[in-house]
Amino acid sequence: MIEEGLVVRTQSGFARVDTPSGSYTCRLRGKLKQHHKISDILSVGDRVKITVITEKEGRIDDVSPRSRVLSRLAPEARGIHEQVLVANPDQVLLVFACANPAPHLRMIDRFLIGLEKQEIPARIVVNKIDLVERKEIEMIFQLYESLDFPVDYVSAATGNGIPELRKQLSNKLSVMAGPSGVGKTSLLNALQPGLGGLVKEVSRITTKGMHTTQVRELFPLESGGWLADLPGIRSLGLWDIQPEELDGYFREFKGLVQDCQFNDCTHHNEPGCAIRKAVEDGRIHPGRYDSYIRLRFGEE
Ligand SMILES: Nc1nc2c(ncn2[C@@H]2O[C@H](COP(=O)(O)OP(=O)(O)OP(=O)(O)O)[C@@H](O)[C@H]2O)c(=O)[nH]1
Ligand SMILES: [Zn+2]
Repeated sequence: MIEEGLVVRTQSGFARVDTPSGSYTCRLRGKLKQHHKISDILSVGDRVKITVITEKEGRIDDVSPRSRVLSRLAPEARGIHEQVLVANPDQVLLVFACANPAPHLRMIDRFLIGLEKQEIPARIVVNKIDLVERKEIEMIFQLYESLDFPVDYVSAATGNGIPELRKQLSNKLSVMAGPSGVGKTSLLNALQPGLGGLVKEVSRITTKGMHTTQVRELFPLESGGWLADLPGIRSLGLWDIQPEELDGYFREFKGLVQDCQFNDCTHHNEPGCAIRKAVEDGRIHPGRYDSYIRLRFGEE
């Protein structure tokens, strides 16, 4: 019997595939494996065709083309390697807190740039809104709303904003990322009781050490859809972005760079720079310009 399904878990050469008729533990068909490492062609989020072998086992015959991938550059023995984390994600939730820890705007920008490059829609989720005046929080984050990034204001502690966020996850494959301590686990539990613990357990296995098993998993949402968690947030910053292409991933720079006097303007010290002029005129936020300069010239 042939079935179509979704890869919901990968672990040491095996994949769990959910299909309308059930869930199967699968290996890749030999022919597919010949040319690649399994991790290069198969990831959670992949749509696959399988042949059902037993009630619990199957064989993956075919992997569908991906709409997009969330990947990162991972150091390996033979050099840097692009590692697919999630195939076909609909969106990435960047979770930050409005206090404890205070939001790190440059980190937000760094993630947004990477996602822009990979053409993955981003949502910014601002947690712990119970700790700060709403006006103060919006002053910081309305910048991102003005750039057309959706921003969700929530409190895992009080439940404020949680039903709205739940709606945004429904029937989508969402990936959650964010620095330590912002309340991801609490947020997942608020969205769906028990979910935080499940996610934490899998990421604990994966980030325990260099040589432990890499487990990737999609967690089903009761409202329909799936959620994946990104372990090792720091390495996610490693995207293959050339300095010259960086300005192309700042949305608000896009329509302006062609007005710079020099074609290869770095928007730093050059005369006739349209970007610096826009910063002076208030059309580009100074914080975003600062992020650009730091990313471009590698200062921390
Ligand atoms: N005031 C307030 N505190 C919160 C909220 N959400 C989480 N916290 C607290 O923030 C701390 C961190 O929450 P966690 O859910 O463990 O955060 P995490 O992002 O999973 O953290 P890591 O395990 O370090 O990745 C805990 O003390 C939570 O009680 C919130 O909405 N408001
Ligand atoms: Zn310029």
